Amino acid sequence: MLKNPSSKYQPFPLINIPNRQWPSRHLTHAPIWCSVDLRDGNQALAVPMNVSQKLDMFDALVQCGFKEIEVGFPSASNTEFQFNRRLIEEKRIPEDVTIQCLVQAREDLIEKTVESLIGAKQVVIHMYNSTSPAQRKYVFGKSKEEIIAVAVKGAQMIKDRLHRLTAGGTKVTLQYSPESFSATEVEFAKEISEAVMDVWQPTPENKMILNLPDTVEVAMPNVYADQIEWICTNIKNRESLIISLHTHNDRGTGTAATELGLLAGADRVEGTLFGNGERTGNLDIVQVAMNLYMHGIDPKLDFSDMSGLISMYERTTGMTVPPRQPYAGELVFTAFSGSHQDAIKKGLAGYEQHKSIWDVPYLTIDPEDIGREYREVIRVNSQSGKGGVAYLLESEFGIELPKDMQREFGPLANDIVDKLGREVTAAELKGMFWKEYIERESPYSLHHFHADGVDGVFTCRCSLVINGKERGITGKGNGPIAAFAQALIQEAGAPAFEVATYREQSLSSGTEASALAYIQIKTTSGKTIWGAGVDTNIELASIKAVLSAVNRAA
Ligand SMILES: CC(=O)SCCNC(=O)CCNC(=O)[C@H](O)C(C)(C)COP(=O)(O)OP(=O)(O)OC[C@H]1O[C@@H](n2cnc3c(N)ncnc32)[C@H](O)[C@@H]1OP(=O)(O)O
Ligand SMILES: CC(C)C(=O)C(=O)O
Ligand SMILES: [Mg+2]
Repeated sequence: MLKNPSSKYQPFPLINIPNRQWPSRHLTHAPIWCSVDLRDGNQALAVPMNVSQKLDMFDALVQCGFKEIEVGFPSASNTEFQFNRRLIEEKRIPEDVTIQCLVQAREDLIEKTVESLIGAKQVVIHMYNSTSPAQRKYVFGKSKEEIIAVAVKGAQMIKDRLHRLTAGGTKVTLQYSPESFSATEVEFAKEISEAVMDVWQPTPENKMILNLPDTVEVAMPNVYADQIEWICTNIKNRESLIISLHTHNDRGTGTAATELGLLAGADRVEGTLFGNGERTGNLDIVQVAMNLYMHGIDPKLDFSDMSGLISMYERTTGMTVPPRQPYAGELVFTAFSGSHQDAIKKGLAGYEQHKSIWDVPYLTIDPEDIGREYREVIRVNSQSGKGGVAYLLESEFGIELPKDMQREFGPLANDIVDKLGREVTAAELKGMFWKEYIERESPYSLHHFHADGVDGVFTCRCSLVINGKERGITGKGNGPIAAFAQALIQEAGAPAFEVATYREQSLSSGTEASALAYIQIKTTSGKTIWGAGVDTNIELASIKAVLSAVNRAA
């Protein structure tokens, strides 16, 4: 049993904002995106990516439309340093893409970082130092003033080396992160950020990025939004800053914190594909971008080949995308349960007709938009209903069961699937349908059938095998089906029945076209039973359907 937590943990203090604005705003456009897959995502892997894996991912990120990519921590290792050199020397960075590198406020590391970036067209140098009370106390053993001094000294060390890059024509943007911002007193976060601004002297024409990380989620997302709004409102020279969000997911609310942070006034978002990153991960950028998309806002990122992106991600990171990951997971567009399948089937049919605003129940977006197929939407197990069964038979094999026949076959299929205790494929469902209707040959099976009509009166002659013995029978009626029904009842001993419903459809399989006929018969006791028959000849298909129903009734 969990112990009473009240003596060990405490709630996070609220931020005092008397007139907060973010709750009544809404999002209208995409933020500036920065992928940190190759740095924050990479540093969280048991086996960090090698250079060729990083190149593979870099190309994919560019393909998605990222214009800012944090490519690494070049002072951390030779691999990280060499990755920058390959990107730059092999001219792999598109003209409109800026690479970003992270560094601590330490001279040797800054030196190495600058060296790794020589020759690039445009870069962001991202310096951080941690500011929260716990970090100040345990990690650095420093007072607030001393922590500010670390940041200021680091900012100056970077400034002093800028000419090494700018002399070669590199455009440099500077970024500062008071790491652990969300656990830091807002007043102190403002003070240290302004101290860095004093060194870097940003202007509206030459802005710096102030990244405000939710390094470890410590509070609810509304608190993070308050922190962001507080900084946006109170920091000096706001117009010279690009306010950036960098959330993690420790409390499972990275996406919510980012969205509320954007409402609170931020301009930019850092995150990773599918949320790879330290501990529970970084913000999943796919989620925030697709959340904008589902509200009709162009996210300015292209996730139209989600499966391709997942393969790249799994290949380069060794991680997997969980099946219920929003938008990307294998099961997010899948319905097993009957009522959902029924609603989706009807919703898709309705959408096909109006083709305007997406309003299909249970599907947040059209799976086709991200390259997913409708065939994965409806899958059948014991929780499924007739709608799902009918959808699969129709979408995979073109078998359009009459609505009333769905009511009969649905429960029969459900019973078999329940006994199997697993999901079944469309082919298995077709097999069940064939066994139940098409392949019914007992007690009657048809050997030969012929019908002629004179003046609207049809005479049929056929041979049946009845309980193993061949027998010829004849009958008359106003059509071949009626004539056959009479022959069955009067000469073959079938119980009296009448044909209640008849439907036919063509069915193509491969090059061979055939007909599928559905017949519903009604017995004298009022019971209705369906039968189905397949043949290249439509008349024979309907005769077989009658026999299928009579056999099922027997
Ligand atoms: C929230 C984040 O994701 S921050 C990014 C974290 N990413 C990484 O750490 C991945 C790459 N890091 C590395 O490869 C290594 O840690 C290096 C190369 C940066 C540094 O390596 P080392 O100096 O050997 O070791 P280490 O990381 O333990 O250094 C800790 C020292 O740096 C200090 N330090 C930590 N962060 C900072 C900072 N941002 N600015 C200045 N000093 C810092 C610590 O106080 C500590 O000082 P101490 O030795 O006086 O106690
Ligand atoms: C270095 C910073 C931005 C970081 O990754 C974090 O605080 O989570
Ligand atoms: Mg981080």
